[in-house]
This record gives sequence, C-alpha cells and structure tokens, in this order.
Amino acid sequence: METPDPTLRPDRRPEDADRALRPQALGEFIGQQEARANLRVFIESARMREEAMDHVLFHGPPGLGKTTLAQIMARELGVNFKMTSGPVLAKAGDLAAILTNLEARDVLFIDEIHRMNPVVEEVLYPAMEDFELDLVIGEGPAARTVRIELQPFTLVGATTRLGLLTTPLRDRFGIPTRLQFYTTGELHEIVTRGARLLGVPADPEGAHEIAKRARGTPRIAGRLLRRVVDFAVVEGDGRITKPLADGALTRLGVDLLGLDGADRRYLSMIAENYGGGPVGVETLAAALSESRDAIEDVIEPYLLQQGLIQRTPRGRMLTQKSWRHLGLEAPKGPDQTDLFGK
Ligand SMILES: Nc1ncnc2c1ncn2[C@@H]1O[C@H](COP(=O)(O)OP(=O)(O)OP(=O)(O)O)[C@@H](O)[C@H]1O
Ligand SMILES: [Mg+2]
Repeated sequence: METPDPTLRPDRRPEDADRALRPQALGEFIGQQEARANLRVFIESARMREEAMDHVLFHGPPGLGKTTLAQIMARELGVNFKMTSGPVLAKAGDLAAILTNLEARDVLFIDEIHRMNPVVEEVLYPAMEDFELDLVIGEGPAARTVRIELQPFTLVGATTRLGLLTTPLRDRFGIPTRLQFYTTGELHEIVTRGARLLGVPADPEGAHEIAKRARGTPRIAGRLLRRVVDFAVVEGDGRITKPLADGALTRLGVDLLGLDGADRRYLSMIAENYGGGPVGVETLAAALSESRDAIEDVIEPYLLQQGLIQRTPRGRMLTQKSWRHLGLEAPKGPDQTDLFGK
C-alpha cells in the first residue's frame, strides 16, 4: 500500500511539514552560493583532518535556512546534531549538562544565541576556545572551581540580530556567515522542488508567480506553496498554474511584490500618519502595536532590500517606489526633494 504524503496529513503540525521540504544535503540546498561553497571546503577539511570543524555563526533574517544549514553540516560531517536555544538555557548548569554529553566532533546548534543569559555565555567562552568547562561548586568560602575537559565540538550559533551579540562571543566564531535573501530564480527552483515533493506539479509560470511573491525567503515560499496547493486541489485541476497561483496569493493578501498585510500596514502608517517620515522605530512600534524586535527583524530587512524604505539618522522614510506601490502621491517637501534628486 502506498503511504500517504505526510505533509498533507491534517494532524501534522507546521514544523513537521517544514521538515518534509527541508533539504538534507549540501548538494540539495539551493542558493546561498558563497556560503555553501565555503562551508563545503571547511567541512571537507575537517573530515580529512579528522578534527572538529571550527565554530560557525549564521546570521540573517528569519526563514533563510540557518537551522537547515546547521543540520546539513552535522550530516555531512557524519556527527551527531544537538539543538538548543539561547532563551532555554537559563542556568550555567543547563549548558554544562549539554556540553559534557557531547561526543567528539558533534555539532551543537544554539538558536537565538543573542538571547543567552550572560552567566551562561561566560561558560561558553572557555568551552569554545579550549574545550574546557570551569564550574564553580559550592558557595561562600568553601566554593571551588573544577575544570572539566570536553570533547572537541563544533558550535553553530544562529541569530537574526548580529548587533545584539557581545563582542567576546562574536569573536569566538571562526566562520561568521551572513545569509542573504534569495533571488526569484533560486526561489523558483525551491518552489519547483517543493511542488514535486508534495506531489502537485507546478508549471514554470505558476512556480515563478509564487517565487516572485515569497519575500526572498524559502520558508515563505514553502508556506505559500502549501496554500496554493490547497487551492489547486480544491478549486483547480490539481496543477499549479500562473492564474491559479495569482488568484490564491491575492486572496491570501500577498501583493505583487510579495508584501503581506503587516508590511503594508507598516508602509501605510508612515505614509498616512507621518507624511512619509522620517519617523523613529519606537514611535512606529507603538503606533502599530508591534514589538520593536518584530519590526527590525521581520518587517524591515526585506523592505530595505527592496528599496521601499530608507533608514536615516532621524528615522525611517518611504522611498518613491514605496509611494508608487501604495498608489499614493508623495508629498513635495525639502526631505523628499533632496532624497529623490528631483
Ligand atoms: N536553500 C533552501 N532550499 C530549500 N528549502 C529551504 C532552503 N533554505 C530553507 N529552506 C526551507 O525553509 C524553511 C525555513 O528554513 P530554516 O528553518 O532553516 O530557517 P531559519 O533561518 O533557521 O529560520 P529562523 O531564523 O526563523 O529560525 C525550512 O522549511 C526549509 O526547508
Ligand atoms: Mg531556525
């Protein structure tokens, strides 16, 4: 009997579905060409020398493949993959327990590493540098430090906010790697591969439509693909075509540039309430009832990359492209005049 496609089962949570589309090997990973080429060399070298690979820090906006690349690294190195995250490690002992359980050359992945407690971070320094743990046992005058030797391991850290990492931590990563937004061409390949894995074929134009509107982000491409598949199965003939994708995405509130409701709310707020800016991020966060982190990590990076906003010392400003996209007339003022050279 054929096993049903697990990603299409309604009882599966989104993470499981995510996992089904996750590339398993470096050769299957699309995009991030430079990062991938470098990692291939470092992985190969570590294997040949039979040593733990140097520590890697992945940084960049959410959904670009940091977790995926960390898992791939462990698989290609032929070692175990252990995963935790900054906010979960409350006490020094939590991290010590994980570190002492690592086998030689294992990969330890710490997600959201910028949110680690400073006390825990202190434990990480000698562990990263010398594969040693200095643990304080007891309290007061009877307290003493014991040194524990660790197996050599590879720490892979991931963060959406490089700027929030302390300098000593950042400096201990031998391989800092910035992940970039994906091109439409790369996302096209990712969508086509995903559609094949989901068993719903996509026309090149249909795949292109999803790719173009995925905000440069594979996670969003996967999410949009799944929704378009739903429409193709229920309302179409089970194929992903351009009109079907276009209709589905428009109904989902994803516009032609791939902006969603939150992006448009952000742009409209600056346009309508602040005359196009400049407006400070704190003011915007309060006006939109969003956290500053969500604005800076999730909303702004793509708008900046698309040239829809500019960051100035006095705050955020809309660009001419943004006014056009909103279908609004830019006000004529001194700021706009010198910014757009008109
Ligand atoms: N190059 C790629 N090719 C195909 N799919 C990809 C690629 N990169 C990421 N994905 C898919 O995108 C999704 C998100 O990737 P991942 O979880 O690795 O992102 P992340 O950078 O760790 O995000 P976050 O910052 O939110 O933790 C996964 O489902 C993964 O399968
Ligand atoms: Mg992740």
